[in-house]
Amino acid sequence: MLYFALPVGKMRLSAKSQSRFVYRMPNDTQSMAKVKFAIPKGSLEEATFSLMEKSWTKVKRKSRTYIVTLDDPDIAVKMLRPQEIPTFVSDGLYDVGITGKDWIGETKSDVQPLLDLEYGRIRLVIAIPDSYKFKSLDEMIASYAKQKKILRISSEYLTTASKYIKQQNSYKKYFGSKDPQIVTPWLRIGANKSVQIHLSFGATEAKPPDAVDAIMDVTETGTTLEQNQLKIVETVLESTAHLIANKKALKDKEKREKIYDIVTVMRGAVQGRKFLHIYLNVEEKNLSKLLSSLPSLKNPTVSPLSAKGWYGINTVVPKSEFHKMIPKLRKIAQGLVVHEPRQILELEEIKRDEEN
Ligand SMILES: Nc1ncnc2c1ncn2[C@@H]1O[C@H](COP(=O)(O)OP(=O)(O)OP(=O)(O)O)[C@@H](O)[C@H]1O
Ligand SMILES: O=P(O)(O)OC[C@H]1O[C@H](OP(=O)(O)OP(=O)(O)O)[C@H](O)[C@@H]1O
Repeated sequence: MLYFALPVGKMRLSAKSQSRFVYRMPNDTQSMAKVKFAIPKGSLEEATFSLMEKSWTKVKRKSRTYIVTLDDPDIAVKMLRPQEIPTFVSDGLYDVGITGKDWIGETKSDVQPLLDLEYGRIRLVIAIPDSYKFKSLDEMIASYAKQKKILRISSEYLTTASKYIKQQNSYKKYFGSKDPQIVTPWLRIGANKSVQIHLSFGATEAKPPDAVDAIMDVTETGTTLEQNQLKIVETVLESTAHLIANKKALKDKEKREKIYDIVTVMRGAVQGRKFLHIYLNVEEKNLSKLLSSLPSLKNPTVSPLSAKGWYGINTVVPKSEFHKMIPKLRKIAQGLVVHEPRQILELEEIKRDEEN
């Protein structure tokens, strides 16, 4: 059989979403800003813009650049690759950033995580060809070691892969504390040539079984693995997008203030997605029955209406509970109005975090 390798890649943004960002900025406000904010380009890009559009009233990408402007001139935003953002933030080149939790760990960056943004939810897994009988990576390492065969694993996550492999009992048994060899186009490091981690530049699922024996890769829906006849043998970690900050910047009074402005609006937007704001009218005789059935965030506001014996209820309920409330509300309430809140700001909790 002759194998022929073709380059792969895909456009992430639709033409519609790209045109939404096109904007000509009148002058350079970036250098005057109080904080520098790095946001991810790539897989996390659309979800990041969508959350930012709920957090600020103006979010525009400057035409043909990676500069983004907000309606707050004190925040200079730049789009960068998520793999580089943790290091840029820990080095103080950016004060605050958004990246996947997986890359904070992979780069071992000393940054302060401020907020789980709850999108970009993935699992980093070990996967092998469907036809292989191994039930775990540990079993696979033992089998290859016994047969004196080189075990090749492809991954973009070199540090995470190396640490994870070294934790396996069979690895310790056969190779002790030797580091698995890391193979890149530029250099090979690590003493143990029998277990190799090959740096992947993407299309990782294409590589087994001919180029590598296993992969450590990101999965979201599982479709790519399935379509490439691969099965998951274990989950290494789970990750979502996080807001992170430089630790020194958090000690600077002016920057800290601005960083907590960012935390406040973004946290409000994350919370806002989980709730519905409802307004409804109820007759006095049904009031207590209704109040006892409302899964409110706080106590609902109850106001008397101009029609005697009627009340207006104003409250916020978890989105996930809303459909369960419909049968009851339908019977005892009138005039239900439902809004999706842009932000829900738990100001007292944010203040507590800021003071700590
Ligand atoms: N479906 C996904 N695939 C890959 N990474 C994802 C996905 N969803 C969220 N992420 C997160 O995005 C970050 C990696 O972003 P990146 O844009 O480089 O992904 P990628 O798919 O490898 O990119 P590209 O194909 O553009 O090289 C990681 O923090 C990862 O956890
Ligand atoms: O579980 P799924 O929903 O199928 O998604 C996971 C796939 O998506 C990403 O790949 P991408 O398409 O970005 O290509 P890449 O491998 O070149 O990064 C990721 O690296 C996985 O391959």
